[in-house]
Amino acid sequence: MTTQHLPMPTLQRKGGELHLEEVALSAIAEEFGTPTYVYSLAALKAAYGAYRDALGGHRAMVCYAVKANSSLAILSVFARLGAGFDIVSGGELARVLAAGGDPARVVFSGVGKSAAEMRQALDAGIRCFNVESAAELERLAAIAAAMGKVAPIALRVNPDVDPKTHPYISTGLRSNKFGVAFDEAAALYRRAATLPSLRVAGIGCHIGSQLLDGAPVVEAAAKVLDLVDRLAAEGIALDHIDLGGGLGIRYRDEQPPAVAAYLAPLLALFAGRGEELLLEPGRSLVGNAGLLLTRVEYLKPGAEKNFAVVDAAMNDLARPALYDAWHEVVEVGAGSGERARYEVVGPICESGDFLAHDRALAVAAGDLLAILSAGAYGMTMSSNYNTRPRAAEVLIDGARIHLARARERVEALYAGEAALP
Ligand SMILES: Cc1ncc(COP(=O)(O)O)c(C=O)c1O
Ligand SMILES: N[C@@H](CCCC[NH3+])C(=O)O
Repeated sequence: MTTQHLPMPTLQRKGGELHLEEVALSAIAEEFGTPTYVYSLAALKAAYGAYRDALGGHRAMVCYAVKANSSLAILSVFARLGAGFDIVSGGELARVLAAGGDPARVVFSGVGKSAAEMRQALDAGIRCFNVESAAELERLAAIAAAMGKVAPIALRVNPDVDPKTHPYISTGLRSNKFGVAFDEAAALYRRAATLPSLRVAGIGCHIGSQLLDGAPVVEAAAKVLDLVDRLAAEGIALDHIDLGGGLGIRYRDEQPPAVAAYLAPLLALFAGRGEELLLEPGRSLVGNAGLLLTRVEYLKPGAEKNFAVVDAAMNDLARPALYDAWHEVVEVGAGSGERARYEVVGPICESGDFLAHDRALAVAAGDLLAILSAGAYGMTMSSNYNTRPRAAEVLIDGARIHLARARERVEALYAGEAALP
């Protein structure tokens, strides 16, 4: 049996078999096949509860970052818990609404909002547009004016602090494409305040993802609060301050701060202030609530490396190929065969198609493996590469299994397309 750590709070081994909450993962594979994403309702609730508890009586809203996982089942869980949502596209807005989310609790981030997306969001009546450039501000003002509406806005400022994370997921440096340059924000607020189709509502920042140290966020928040005070002195009063998402999770041996410890210095900065605090966590709400269940198709011993070829691939979980990210891989059963070191790879025709390198596993063909901590940026970054159907998704609630998304049918892979007549 494996001795690996299980970073997921509701995953446990019972009688040699891996269970998420009360459900044996083998039963899920039996019923729904593999590869399948499996999520735990209890873990989702606990992660959201940690934010709510830490925020206590503060005037605050947790806007779940939909990009981390946009499964309707998960969105509906957060909607029922009273969460807001941070979206980055019209597609995400449509999914939030389809899941019963409240548009008045939606903030819209992103550097490239299209005119159509702005109209869609204005029609829905979202809480705020997080505007990322002067050009976007002008476009939004013109569209809102043409629709006879007033668009609530926050400027997403770029505080130029180093979040000390993977360069692909760092967003708050001057060299990144995100946000309005800090020095230009005040002038842009002045401009926004003159436009009758805009209502200046707040300010936002988001410095990066998988942050394991809260200090850069505190540094960014202090800069933002200073700007807020300078704007107030000019008569531009803001009602909310959005500090984005970014809190990291444990994949392997990382030690991210607990939510309460991460938020404590931020809440201290807010002491005695009236603005509402908005947060946009993604990964820390869903990452360790989900795993990817896969089956070993073949073992392929080699001269230099042994390969375990599984039925999940980089199209299902891109993070290892894209960021060289580590996800724990564990046997679902008690383990069979000789323990050996394996490259865990998928069927895709690319050498970059790996899920894990050099892992000690006791497996035989036909065995199930669980790729852990895959609830965030797993399914949402999946693709149909190699014309592979997308994985199924199930949500576990105690002993109950809810099919959140059926495995994509092969016919869906060409529906809506036309060959030449
Ligand atoms: C604007 C914005 N908000 C929130 C998030 C969510 O980040 P995380 O999943 O790291 O909490 C992101 C992604 O990093 C983002 O770009
Ligand atoms: N996709 C990244 C996170 C990106 C955060 C988006 N702002 C990951 O899987 O770690």
